Amino acid sequence: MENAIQTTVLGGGSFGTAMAQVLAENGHPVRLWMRSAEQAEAIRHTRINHQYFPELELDSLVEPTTDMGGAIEQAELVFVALPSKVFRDVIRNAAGHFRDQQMVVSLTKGIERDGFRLMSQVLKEELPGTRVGVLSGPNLAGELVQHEITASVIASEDRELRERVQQALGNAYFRIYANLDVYGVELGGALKNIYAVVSGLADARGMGENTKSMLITRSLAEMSRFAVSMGANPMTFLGLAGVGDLIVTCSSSLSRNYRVGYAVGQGSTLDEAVTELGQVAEGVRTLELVHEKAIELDVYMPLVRGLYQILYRGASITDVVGALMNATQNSDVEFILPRQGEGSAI
Ligand SMILES: NC(=O)c1ccc[n+]([C@@H]2O[C@H](COP(=O)([O-])OP(=O)(O)OC[C@H]3O[C@@H](n4cnc5c(N)ncnc54)[C@H](O)[C@@H]3O)[C@@H](O)[C@H]2O)c1
Ligand SMILES: O=P(O)(O)OC[C@H](O)CO
Repeated sequence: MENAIQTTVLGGGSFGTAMAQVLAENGHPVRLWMRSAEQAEAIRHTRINHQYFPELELDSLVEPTTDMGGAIEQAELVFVALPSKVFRDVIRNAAGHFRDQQMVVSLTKGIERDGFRLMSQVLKEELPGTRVGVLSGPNLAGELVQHEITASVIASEDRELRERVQQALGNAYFRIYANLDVYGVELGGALKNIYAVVSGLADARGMGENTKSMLITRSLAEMSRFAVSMGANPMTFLGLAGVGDLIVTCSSSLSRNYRVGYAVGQGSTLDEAVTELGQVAEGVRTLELVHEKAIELDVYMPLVRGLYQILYRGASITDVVGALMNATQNSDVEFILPRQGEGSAI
């Protein structure tokens, strides 16, 4: 195709495969890098990634590979779809293959344990000289590959990168908006996973529609309040990468975070729920990190605290819900009012 962009996706899991398919359907050659030679070989022969999308025939422009050096060196645009837990190690091992000014976009919605870093910060540290962006929005992989109409946000300080990503990914079912708030877009994507676990848990206990509305609304307030305390722009949380992604992840059983919450709500232990899932649910780890950070910064996060008590301290769901509904702290104001001389708080 004229104007085809050479692309690479690092990570052959659910989202890496879905994004590779979108790029290929748009006419761009994609090298889909994965660590398992067996999996790459199977995909090459069957055109199917059996582990993640047994019903999806991959476009002929998707080339599965285990040759990371070749995949990176030939690409104009590199997307990274790896769990946050392994993100830095994989990128560090591959660093020698990247070139100056190459465009690298994180698709990962998580936080690094050491130093509470987001993935764009990891990319900037490990790959100095490259141009970095993050893509985030209401993008369940299972719906994307079905061409269900949706949108996402590419955030980067680099205008050419934003435009290239819009060209590469945009199509009749996927609209890509640009944003300059890299930190806010990325933080929104990571935080909403926590509330998806809460929502799944509540659904398993038979929550009503009023309850769901309350939960999502208070989740948005809580994550925005945390983001403001971290220096992010609260307006970003009213967009696709904030409330947009929060709504879908809290509402759909296609969300892995929601599914972990649902399983715990039905009586599984956290370990059982995560093992049964067999894919990454970033919210489980993010919860621990945000819980710790909220204490350090003295940010009021009752939902994070309640979920942490249930998942990591063995508290009963009934007791936590009772405590949340009877809490006196801030219970008389919907919005936490800024103190004299401070910026807005939600
Ligand atoms: N699935 C979605 O709908 C979706 C949508 C948007 C963003 N994301 C984000 O994308 C990221 C990846 O999610 P996913 O859905 O692809 O997860 P997944 O669990 O489906 O796949 C993760 C992939 O990473 C691979 N992997 C794990 N450790 C590795 C290592 N050390 N080296 C190389 N490969 C390794 C696994 O083999 C697997 O193929 C997450 O941060 C997630 O939040 C997912
Ligand atoms: O399946 P989850 O819970 O990781 O969510 C997937 C995406 O982040 C939804 O936008």
